[in-house]
Amino acid sequence: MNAPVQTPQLKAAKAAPRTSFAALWQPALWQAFVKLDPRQLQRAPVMLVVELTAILTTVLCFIPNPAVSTGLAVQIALWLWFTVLFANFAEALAEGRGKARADSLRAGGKGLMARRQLAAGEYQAVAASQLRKGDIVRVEAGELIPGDGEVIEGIAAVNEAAITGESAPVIRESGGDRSAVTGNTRLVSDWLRVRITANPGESTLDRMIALVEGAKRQKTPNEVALDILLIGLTLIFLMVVATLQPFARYAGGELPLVYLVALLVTLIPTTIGGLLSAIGIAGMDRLVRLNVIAKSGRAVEAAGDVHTLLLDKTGTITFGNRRCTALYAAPGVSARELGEGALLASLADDTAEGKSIVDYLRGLHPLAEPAREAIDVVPFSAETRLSGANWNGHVYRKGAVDSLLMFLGLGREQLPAALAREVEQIAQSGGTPLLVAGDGRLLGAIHLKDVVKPGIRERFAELRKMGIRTVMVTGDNPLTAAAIAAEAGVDDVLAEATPEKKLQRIRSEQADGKLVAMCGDGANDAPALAQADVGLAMNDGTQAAREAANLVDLDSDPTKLLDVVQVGKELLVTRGALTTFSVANDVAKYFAILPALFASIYPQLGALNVMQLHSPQSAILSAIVFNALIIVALIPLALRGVRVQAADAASLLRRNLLIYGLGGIVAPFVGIKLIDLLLVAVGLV
Ligand SMILES: Nc1ncnc2c1ncn2[C@@H]1O[C@H](COP(=O)(O)OP(=O)(O)OP(=O)(O)O)[C@@H](O)[C@H]1O
Ligand SMILES: [K+]
Ligand SMILES: [Mg+2]
Repeated sequence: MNAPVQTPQLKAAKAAPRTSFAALWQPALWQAFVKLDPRQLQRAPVMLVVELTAILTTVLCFIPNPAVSTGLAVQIALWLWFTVLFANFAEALAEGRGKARADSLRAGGKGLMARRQLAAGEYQAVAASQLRKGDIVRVEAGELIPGDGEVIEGIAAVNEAAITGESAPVIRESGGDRSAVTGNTRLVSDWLRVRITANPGESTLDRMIALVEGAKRQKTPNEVALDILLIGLTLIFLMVVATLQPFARYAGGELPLVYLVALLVTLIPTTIGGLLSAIGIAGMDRLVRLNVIAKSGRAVEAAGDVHTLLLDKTGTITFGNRRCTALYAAPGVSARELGEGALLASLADDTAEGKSIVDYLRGLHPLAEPAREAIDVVPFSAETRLSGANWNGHVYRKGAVDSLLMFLGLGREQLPAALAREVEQIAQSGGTPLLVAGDGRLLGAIHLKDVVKPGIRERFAELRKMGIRTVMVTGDNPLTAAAIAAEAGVDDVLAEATPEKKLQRIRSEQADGKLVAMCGDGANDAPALAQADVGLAMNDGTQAAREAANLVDLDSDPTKLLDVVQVGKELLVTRGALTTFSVANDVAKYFAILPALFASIYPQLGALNVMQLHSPQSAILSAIVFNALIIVALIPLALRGVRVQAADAASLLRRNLLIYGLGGIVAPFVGIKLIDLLLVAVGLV
């Protein structure tokens, strides 16, 4: 994995083009009417209530009532319908942005063919849509990879532009951490044998399509909770409105049913009830434009609330192509002996580290290399931190300092002083020291060098301002870890971490009630990715990691996690801000309209009638018009999201309560008064 840190500009340039409003509004308008179907509307319970009142008011228009002019009743009915249509329009607009992307993705996957391996080792042409988990396919240069899978043989360059928008080819190969391939991407060189890992309908492509098409979206637990709150408020206001009539009758007056129905709609939380779905869809759309696939909306929301961020050192904080730069022989060992030992311990090691050691040694001087087949490989494991080979009766191993000493049955103090000094210097410079052994004898040390990605320090500083702690987890030794941690500016380090230790760290943070995000690519990261509340896997990593995580970054850029946190925060803040605004707004409307409505029944209320609305009729109509228009006014904010600057949750909350709470209280007084003046001026009331 060799993903550069992306600047925001670079990312914006790469992101899928945003469909223009001009192309979106017409289909969205049509969809707004289609969505009037109560079966669709039941997903937004508050709007279903508004639709029912609109139907009721429409019926009332045909029943003569001396207290209400038909003209007024018709206007109220119309504005109630507009209220529902505006909310539907908001949702349709949010969905529309993703639909265009989904269509082009789907078109790309059409008619795709695959060369499936038969039992006998021959190949048979089948439609890609027929491939199932476990099928083996062969892909040649120029062809599209027919499905998600894992490379089991070969090495090739792949152009993933269809999925990621990035046209620079990437290398995919068997073994190691770059073995996963994505369906619908094009092989530009060589050939690959791929084991398919997704059944029809479960691929990355399918997931992206489902994600950008909001309609099939599942509500997150947060959204369900908010829905319940909104239904509760609706019931409360229903009771408030129902009890108004007895008060009116007591004073010998009567409030027409149309007024009561209209009043109810202005009081219930229609603003957030109408925009809730659009906010969620727009949030997911922002994520898709970042080239991140979420398996659930829940992961995105969790990202907005994350407290601790666990980051892998190699490949996440550093570039990850640890290169061998030097070898140091142990006292009494010749350079040649060390070179041979290191070569044999690395020839069949498929990791980036192993390959770089072989490259380095070949560059020094030509060495006799046994055939790979003759070598009995001992693959690297994060558990043992060792790798190597058995060959011709000899045993060669290399690995982390402590692990190799343990393998040799030596204590740390038995490491020769000269070698101990080299090892310490390598680690202090931020490099990874490996020891090499042959036939039970310590041969020397290897210096693996890695480079901290530029700009990462600044990104961690941003996170700190948001109140997020960064923890670097690494299988490396504490000295190397400390050196890199200091350079990158993380808050905490966990060195010599095995997969279990990573998992434990996540569990203990979670036990303290904190949400944890984790980012990784290796098979050894999979358990931790699954345990974390937010697990971001690199698309070019292993299939195991992609399956365990709840988010996949198609650009394989680990620092993308920071953007995901930003999107999550924006989603939560937008929803919170509009909920605050909506509720404040509705409560304020009660005080804005009621005095006007009761002015003729209880003249004493005149003192409260600060707004001096023209008449009860104009008060009720102005309120319902304001109530509908405020949804339209807030559509851009719901779709764009509230901008969140780097700040901790508490100060964000304070700021938003101030803006949206106060704004919500003031807006109806100003808005309703203006509409009242306008309605009177044009003679509609
Ligand atoms: N190919 C290899 N052969 C032998 N030892 C290795 C090899 N690659 C890494 N090591 C050693 O094993 C340690 C753990 O490596 P691993 O890749 O599992 O770390 P990690 O947990 O992924 O974290 P990070 O990648 O940040 O080091 C390394 O620090 C190094 O000492
Ligand atoms: K309302
Ligand atoms: Mg690693």
